[in-house]
Amino acid sequence: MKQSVKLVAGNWKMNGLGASLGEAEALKQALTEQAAGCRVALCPPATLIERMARVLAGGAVELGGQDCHAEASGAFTGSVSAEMLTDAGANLVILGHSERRTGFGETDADVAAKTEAALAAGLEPIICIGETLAEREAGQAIEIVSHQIAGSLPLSLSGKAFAVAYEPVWAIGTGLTPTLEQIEEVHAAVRAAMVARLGEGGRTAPILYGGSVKPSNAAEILAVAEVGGALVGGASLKAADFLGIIRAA
Ligand SMILES: O=C(CO)COP(=O)(O)O
Repeated sequence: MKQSVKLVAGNWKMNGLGASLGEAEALKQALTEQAAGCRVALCPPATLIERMARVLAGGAVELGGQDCHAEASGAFTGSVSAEMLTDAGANLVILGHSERRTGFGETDADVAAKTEAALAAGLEPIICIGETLAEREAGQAIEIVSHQIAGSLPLSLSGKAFAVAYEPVWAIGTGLTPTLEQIEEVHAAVRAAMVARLGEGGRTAPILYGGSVKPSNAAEILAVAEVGGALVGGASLKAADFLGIIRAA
């Protein structure tokens, strides 16, 4: 199927201080001199969003959060709401990353509730799914991601702008990636699960691939059927590396 414009998003995770704004500025500058053929976003720690919004103003780079609370406000010490991300200048938010599912016990139901909150705040959610190594070795990858899609995507997503990111847990930060055939197989299954869940509303949202994407493997991964972009961790921290991936898209 012919895909629409791809989305390449950088997830800085818990990396980056004020000094890193220079990387955002370099990215903006490079994409001003030579436009990207894809959408480009950076998802820094929440503390940097507002400053980064100022740095990126007037350019082509979009901004996202890495998580939000399911409630709009209240007594939730340490949390950030979707509306706060919008207020700070974000238009996207990553939800259900495996590091939050594993480290913070987030369930599919939590991710669905956060997605509702993101939509209510006008954010475009990037909903992450993916199997562990044990699940892949047990031949359960397709079953796991299909189940995660059914549980993590609220029906209200239909007709809204959103993305899904397939990130095999064992490929994150390890330098390992699935074969292109494995990526194609899972992305096809994810698409089928999205359509089963949302009907026509599940047919067009991009399915990003994430997990050890680098300038050297980006072109072949991004050429796989149903790969609608990339969610990039480590290689998004340096503008030069991230640009290598953007150019491949
Ligand atoms: O978790 C990821 C992006 O959300 C992927 O991280 P790496 O690109 O560092 O493997």
